[in-house]
Amino acid sequence: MKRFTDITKYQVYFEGLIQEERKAEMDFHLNEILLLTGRQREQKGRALLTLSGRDAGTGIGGVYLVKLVRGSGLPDNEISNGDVVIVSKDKPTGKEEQATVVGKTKRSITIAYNKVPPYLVYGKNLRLDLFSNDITFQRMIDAIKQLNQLPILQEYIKANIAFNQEKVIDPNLTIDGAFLNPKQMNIIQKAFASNDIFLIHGPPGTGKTTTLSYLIKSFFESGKKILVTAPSNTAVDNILEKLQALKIPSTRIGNPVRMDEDLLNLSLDVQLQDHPDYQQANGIWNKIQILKKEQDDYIPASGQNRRGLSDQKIVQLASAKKSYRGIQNSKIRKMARWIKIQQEINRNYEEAQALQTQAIESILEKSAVICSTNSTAGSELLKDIIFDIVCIDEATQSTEPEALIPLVKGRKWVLAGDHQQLPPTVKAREASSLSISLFERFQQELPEDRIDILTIQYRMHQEIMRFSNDRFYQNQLKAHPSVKHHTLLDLPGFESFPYINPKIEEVVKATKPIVFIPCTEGLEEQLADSYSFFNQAEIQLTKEITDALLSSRLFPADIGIISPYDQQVSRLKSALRDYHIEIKSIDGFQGREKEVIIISLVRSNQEGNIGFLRDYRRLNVALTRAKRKLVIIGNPKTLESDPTYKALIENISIQ
Ligand SMILES: Nc1ncnc2c1ncn2[C@@H]1O[C@H](COP(=O)(O)OP(=O)(O)OP(=O)(O)O)[C@@H](O)[C@H]1O
Repeated sequence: MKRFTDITKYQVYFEGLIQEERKAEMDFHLNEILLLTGRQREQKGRALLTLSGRDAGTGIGGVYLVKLVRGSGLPDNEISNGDVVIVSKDKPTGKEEQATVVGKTKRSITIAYNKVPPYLVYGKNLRLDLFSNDITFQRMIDAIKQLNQLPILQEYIKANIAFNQEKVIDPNLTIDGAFLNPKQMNIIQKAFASNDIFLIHGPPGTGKTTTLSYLIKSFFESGKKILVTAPSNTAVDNILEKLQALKIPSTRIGNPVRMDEDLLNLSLDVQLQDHPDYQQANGIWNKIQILKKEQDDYIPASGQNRRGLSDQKIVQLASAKKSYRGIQNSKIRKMARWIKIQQEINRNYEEAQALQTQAIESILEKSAVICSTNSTAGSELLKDIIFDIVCIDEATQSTEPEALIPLVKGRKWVLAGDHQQLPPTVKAREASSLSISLFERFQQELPEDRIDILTIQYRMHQEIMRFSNDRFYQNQLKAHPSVKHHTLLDLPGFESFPYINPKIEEVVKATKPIVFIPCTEGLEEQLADSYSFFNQAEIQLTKEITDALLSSRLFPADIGIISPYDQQVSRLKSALRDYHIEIKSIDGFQGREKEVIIISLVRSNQEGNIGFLRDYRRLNVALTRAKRKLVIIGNPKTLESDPTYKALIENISIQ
């Protein structure tokens, strides 16, 4: 980890890494554009097809605006304001002029060009491609700059721990913690008492998110304003669900399309619908639509029509019933009427905008707790809000500059995470040091009184936890008595039925909480246009084990199937199409749990090449999702070339 004594050097260093990552992101999109069809990329939310473009005038700073419309409406997509996009007629080459998204509606997207736009953008049947999710990069750079106003945070980044002071636990602090264990209570007390930073290290299933939510409750009850963030929408929803259960009034900001449906009532968008100012603004928007229709009966005062005449002059000529430079008076009058309506539209537009802003501000001002992803914390909506406390969950999955986006908005900070689980995703090889999170920097540099670890886990049978505990947590983890020996047999209705294949029957038998199933007959395969792998024999085996588990009366919702490879995940999904079982990548399963987890490891080759399975943090996440039974499928001959996998397989077979 690189250390800094000068914050300017820190800023320059991270800005450089962000630029590398930005470049890699563009390469990623270009690669995907080459690999996938337009339709496939549209399904991923990174392209929009069959658009028609038209001139939308100029915008702030003289940029050229183009509005791209699809009458039938745009599909769900991940393109947002501030993103860099390219427009093409067929498949883009990457050499197209880049534009920035400045506005989006259900049917249109408006983009801004710095130069005169290429002529083709005014045509039909256009394709728009996301080229870089630039907004997050810009927010990171802004956050790094804002560090200048936060001397305390600077000192911590420099590991200048002169700020270390004895903390006094508030004797009046009451925590509604009948549910919590003493360690969780103690962590809440310490984090509450901290003047600046506190880190909660939460190994799998130890109640990191639970503890954080009770801490937020204590802050809320003491009248503080709190920003709660996490790197992904799923992780934000995860903590929001807990805050809701604790009846802490919270507002979720972000795109409702990416939120959990059950939590939508907490979103800013839904809360706005009930706000009187917003309703009034909606009435005005409707009026604007009517005015626009009325305008269609007259002649637009466009550059070509007005021939250099000002609005004022056109109105004057109209009332004086005069023609001018060959423009007949009837035409001048129609333009004057058009201008009058336009002026009314503008007045209404401003009024509606002001009411809408007022409504948003009043909701955000009243909300004690605001939740968003790290990136959205940098949005305009929160521009003028300073929070007493910023809490980041899953902080070890955020790059350092990404974590700074929410942190610079607060004056006291709590970060929860586990550096032994998945690190932040970094695309550029040159920016690989971004994969060390700010949590890790603080964990290494801060005095001990700023960090504590949760050690009792409430998820796994003790045998499921054993390997991870030994490898990654120095055997500090303890299984709570309520889960230590729990098995499938304790689940109501479960009965391990005889199964046609005795080997599979042995697997399903509830007595063994963790089993490794060798699958040597299958070979890993790869499609020509993909970097991902799949293994047909493992898919077959997974299906058979799932059938056996279901015939033992386990519910589909109790089973999770995970694999490190996207190709395997999508093939498993189609092989088990009607099973209603959650099938995800390991990365997609971080933070989740199921009674039974089946892992398909896929790799099977003569060379003993295990690719990115070698990232043991990914293995750790995979191994720690199951509560009562973990089934691992893999080719031991390939896997055992790696000492950690070898130890894992041996460890399971002696249990
Ligand atoms: N003190 C407690 N008593 C009983 N159950 C608890 C306690 N604390 C947490 N739990 C339960 O343990 C499970 C895991 O909790 P939580 O999701 O907060 O853990 P986590 O550390 O965030 O997990 P992950 O490894 O997925 O990040 C949940 O079902 C939660 O209700």
